[in-house]
This record gives sequence, structure tokens and C-alpha cells, in this order.
Amino acid sequence: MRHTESIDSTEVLKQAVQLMRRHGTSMHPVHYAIWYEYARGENLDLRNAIDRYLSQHLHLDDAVAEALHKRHVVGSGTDPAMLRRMSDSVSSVLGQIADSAARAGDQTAAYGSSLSRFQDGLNGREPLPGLEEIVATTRQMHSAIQDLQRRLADSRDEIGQLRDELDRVRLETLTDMLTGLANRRAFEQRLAACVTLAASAGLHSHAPCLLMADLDHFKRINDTYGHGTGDQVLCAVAAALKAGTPEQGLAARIGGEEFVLLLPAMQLPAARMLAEQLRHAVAQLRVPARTPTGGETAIQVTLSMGLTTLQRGETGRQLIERADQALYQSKSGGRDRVTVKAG
Ligand SMILES: Nc1nc2c(ncn2[C@@H]2O[C@H](COP(=O)(O)OP(=O)(O)OP(=O)(O)O)[C@@H](O)[C@H]2O)c(=O)[nH]1
Repeated sequence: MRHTESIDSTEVLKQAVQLMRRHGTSMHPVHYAIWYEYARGENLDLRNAIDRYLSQHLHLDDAVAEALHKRHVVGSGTDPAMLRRMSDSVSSVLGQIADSAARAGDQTAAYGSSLSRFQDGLNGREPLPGLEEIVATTRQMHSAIQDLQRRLADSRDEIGQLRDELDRVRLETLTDMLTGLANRRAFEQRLAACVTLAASAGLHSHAPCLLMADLDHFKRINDTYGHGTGDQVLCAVAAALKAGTPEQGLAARIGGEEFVLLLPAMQLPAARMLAEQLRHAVAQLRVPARTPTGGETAIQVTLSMGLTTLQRGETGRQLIERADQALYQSKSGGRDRVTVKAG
């Protein structure tokens, strides 16, 4: 399965590179991403947008490519795993070229050596007609292949950078840039995977719990200490949530001051205990800040939380809605508390 996928994506990548050459685009990773999507043919909005540009004979420069990428790749729900497959394909195609060049170099070198030995073995006798020319051509071939190998080796760094860049783009699509937690997209992907697993593997052992958490009166912090300090508070809370999330769980920031914890295969009583621990850990935080009059202070925050667990036959959306209702109850009940809604 993985093998077939990699062959398919290699083919798509080759088509993408041909398209990039034909339209004279730069070899920037973002161009790879949009032309790869174009060649794959499944992202119709992107295809139509690019076709519109081409039909008007407009050049797809880096700025246009960035805009198309943002709108139709990052913002379209495109599977970020696609970027991983593309990056693997780049390496695989270049690896194949390097292997072929190395084999051709070895064979030519071996052929050249046999010819030289044969030439040496003539010991001053009359050389065979054309032999010297064949030896010279073989040497030229060998040196051309060595040159190619050198250039491939030189570009290895660039390939590494390209891979890093693609990985960075892929990570960016799944990461909340302020706190470093997973973002909403990453959360939705994991949730979908958890719901599918629970449906296929028998609910009770695999049902995930969902904990939704929202900072209390966060606007006041922004209003009193400024947005920068508000950001520091968000980062401190994110770090506390991450530190308390079990290895198989996922902590994500899905909105301004809204976080979720997805807890696969966890029973509700254990999840409730964890929620209370996290609520306590956040309440213990002290974020240093300057008061409006220039003094020093330490900001304290609290979290309201809603906790629930997946019921048989439910969708991820239904799970989120129930967690949200539980969170709302925590807010309206006075904040700084966990409300559990079993089903
Ligand atoms: N510093 C900072 N503030 C943000 C960010 N995203 C959203 N906010 C702020 O979060 C605040 C949310 O305010 P509200 O929705 O009124 O909620 P609240 O003040 O926490 O009140 P309750 O939720 O009812 O307890 C607003 O002031 C937003 O500007 C961010 O990335 N950084």
C-alpha cells in the first residue's frame, strides 16, 4: 500500500516538475506544493484558479504561488500528509538519479580500466584502429559522469533544505504558531481518526474523552496588561496543559483562549481526575507582568472546562457540541470548574 502510494506520488511529482518547467516557475517549495496538487487533480478549486491564471497568460510568480497555496492548499483542508508524500517523492526521485549516476560511473570506470589494461598489454605494438579514440571517449564519459555525481552531491544540501522547508510548511499547517500546541486542523484530524477507530474497533475500549477548556475573563487580562502579556498567559497555560496531557493524548489550541484535550481510550472518571489536576495546575500559574503604573505583578488565571465521552454511533461534531455545552454550564455556573456530561 505504502509502496503503491509512493510510486503514484512519484509520478505526480514528475508531472508537477514538467508543469513547473513548462510555465517557467521557480523551484520554490510552495510551487512544488501547488503544482503537485494541480497534477494530482483532486483539488478542483486550485486547478480552476491556476487555469484562470494560465488562460490570461499571467505569470505565476512566488507571490501569486504563496497566495494560491494559502487559499487553496493550507486553507482548503488539504491533507497535510500530502506534503509529506511530496517531500518523500522529491527525495525518492533524486535518490534514483543519484543511484543511476553512481552505477553508470562505476560501469564506465570499469570499462575504461579494462580498455587501459588492454591498451597497456599491447606493449608498444601497433594499436588496434580506433582504440585510442574509444579510450579517450570513455575517459570523457567517465569524467562527465563524475561531474554529474559531484553536482548531485552539491545539491544534496539544497535537497535537504527543500525537505526541511516542506516539513516546516507541513508542521505549520498543524501547529498553533503562538503556543506551539496542535491547532484546530490537527485536532479535527485526530478526532476523526479516533471516531473511526472507536466505530471499527468496538466502542468501549477505544472511546475517546474530549475536554474543552476556556480561560476565564481573559479579555480583562488583555485590557489591563496588553495583548503581549495576554499572549504570555496563553503560552503558560498551553505549556501546563501540554505537560499534563498523557502521551497518547493531544492538547490543541482551537481558538483565541479556547483549548481542547483529546484523550483516546480513557474512561470518564480518569479523564475527570485529569481535568481537575489541570484546572488546579493552571490556577497555580503565576505569570509575571507589569501593571499599568509600571509596578510588578503576577497574573493568575482560571479555566472553565467541559468534559464528555464519545457515545455509540456519534460523530465527532456531536462530541464537540456536548463538550461545548458542558463548558457553557461551567461558565454560567460560576467558572473555574469542570462540568461532566456523560451522554
Ligand atoms: N492576547 C491574545 N488575546 C486573544 C487572542 N485571541 C483572542 N484573544 C482575546 O481573547 C478575549 C476573549 O474574550 P471573551 O470571549 O469576551 O471571553 P473572556 O473575557 O475570557 O470571558 P469568559 O470566556 O466569559 O470568561 C478577547 O479579548 C480576544 O481579543 C490571542 O491570540 N492573544
